[in-house]
Amino acid sequence: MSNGLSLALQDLAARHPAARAGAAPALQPTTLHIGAGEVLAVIGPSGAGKTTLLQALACALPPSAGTLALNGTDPWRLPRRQLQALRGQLFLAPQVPPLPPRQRVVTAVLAGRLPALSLAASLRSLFYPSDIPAAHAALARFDLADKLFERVDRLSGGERQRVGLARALLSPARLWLVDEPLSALDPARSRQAIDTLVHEARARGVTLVATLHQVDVALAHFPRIVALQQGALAFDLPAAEVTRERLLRLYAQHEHELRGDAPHTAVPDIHPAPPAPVAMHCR
Ligand SMILES: Nc1ncnc2c1ncn2[C@@H]1O[C@H](COP(=O)(O)OP(=O)(O)OP(=O)(O)O)[C@@H](O)[C@H]1O
Repeated sequence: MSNGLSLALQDLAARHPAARAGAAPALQPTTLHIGAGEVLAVIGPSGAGKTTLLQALACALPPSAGTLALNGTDPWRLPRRQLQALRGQLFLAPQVPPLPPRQRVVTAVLAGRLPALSLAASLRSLFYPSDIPAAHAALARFDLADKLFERVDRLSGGERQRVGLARALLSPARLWLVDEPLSALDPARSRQAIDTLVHEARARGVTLVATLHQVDVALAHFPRIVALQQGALAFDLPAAEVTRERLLRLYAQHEHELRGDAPHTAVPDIHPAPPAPVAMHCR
């Protein structure tokens, strides 16, 4: 049996508290089921609602309509303390990890464990890193072992991003929600980071949902692809069924994102477009 959390969205919509009054919800009513231990990528052009979906799954943004269930339980109906306990089972890696500037990398990585520690142990670990070998091993998976005792504010953006991901390996969470983990990484580091996340999620039976701008990486590493467009579900398919035509429709008017004009975005082979070799199954 998987250790991961299952997710069920039923007509779930979400809007940001600061959104303009009368604006459409950033996430339109969406129905989606994600099994315990499933590994999937969320793609779609900029502004499509990928981060909003992740925030809704992380119980950071309450539904404006519809329902969310984590392992069959609606988190928003739980008493506050139980909601906090549930959040301890989730690991949300934002695009830019909020790492305190003067902190050492070892402390930042071990902070991934905090939800599993008592308050006293948490405070102790901030001053006396308790399991340096574990932090070293996690960093090594992201090729950062030599930065163990470096200060976080002396790292490059890409190194910081990888420190944020290394935290997941220390975390007790059963659901990893990773928002655009590759935005500051070069192609080789991107592949390594995704390989590590997917491999570790599978080995632990953790559910992994990652938003990705790099469509080629998503298709190569994730068995299931959920695509969003203008806040709504565009398709939800096995990676092998995501054709060029679907991608071109998804990224219509945003072709530069698909072609990789954005920094660090690899170029999926979509132009010129020969007939797709892959079978299409419409839903
Ligand atoms: N904090 C916020 N307050 C108000 N509106 C927001 C906020 N964050 C996002 N939005 C709006 O919600 C919509 C979806 O944004 P979201 O960040 O989820 O898209 P995305 O697909 O993750 O984009 P990107 O790929 O650029 O990160 C956009 O129209 C955006 O302007």
